[in-house]
Amino acid sequence: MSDQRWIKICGLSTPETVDAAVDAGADAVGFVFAAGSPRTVTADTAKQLVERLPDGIDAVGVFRDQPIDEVVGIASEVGLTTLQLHGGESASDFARARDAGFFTIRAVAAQDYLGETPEQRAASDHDLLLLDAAVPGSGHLVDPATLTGTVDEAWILAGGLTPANVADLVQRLDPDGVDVSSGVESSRGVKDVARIRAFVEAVRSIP
Ligand SMILES: O=C(O)c1ccccc1N[C@@H]1O[C@H](COP(=O)(O)O)[C@@H](O)[C@H]1O
Repeated sequence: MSDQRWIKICGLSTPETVDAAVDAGADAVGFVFAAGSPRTVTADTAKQLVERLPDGIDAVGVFRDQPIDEVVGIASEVGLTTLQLHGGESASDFARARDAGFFTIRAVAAQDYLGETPEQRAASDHDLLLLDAAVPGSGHLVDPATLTGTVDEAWILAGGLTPANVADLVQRLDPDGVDVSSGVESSRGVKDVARIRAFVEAVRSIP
């Protein structure tokens, strides 16, 4: 991760929106493989989109409760660099993903994370933590008051971020990065190029 805050635009499914995210200055783009999302893409589609990415842009796959061997297989086929795991993945699942050469993000609802003991937190063998609302991809905001001063590892803020609220939340919570999906859409599951640009600009304008 660079000195700048890491920005991920998630739930992309078209060449135009991938290009817009990269051109705007995002560090990472996300492709949803979790079932039941309006943003789910096939491995074939994601592979074509990953092939457009310049060097240095993280290609993140978003998975939830899929067998880790299946996740690693899809990730290898598509050319992903990073696995964002949203389910009840175990420490050994994270270790398997890391051993296969992937950077790993443990995505967890903030309210669940706050209820964990230090031992439970330490048991997970991830590279980066992502704190999200209770329902990922829902556009719901995490209550910022619950997060103030509670995270002592590198972490990403997600859940309900928009071009209008991201600068204020980042300044209050000081995460190492941000992740957005619903907040850069014109309707559920449909990304909006102008909103993608506005989101990246809002983060980059933070002193
Ligand atoms: O985007 C989805 O549909 C999704 C489905 C299953 C797991 C994670 C999903 N997205 C993640 O949700 C947050 C952002 O949500 P939002 O900005 O509130 O819409 C982010 O971590 C996405 O990667």
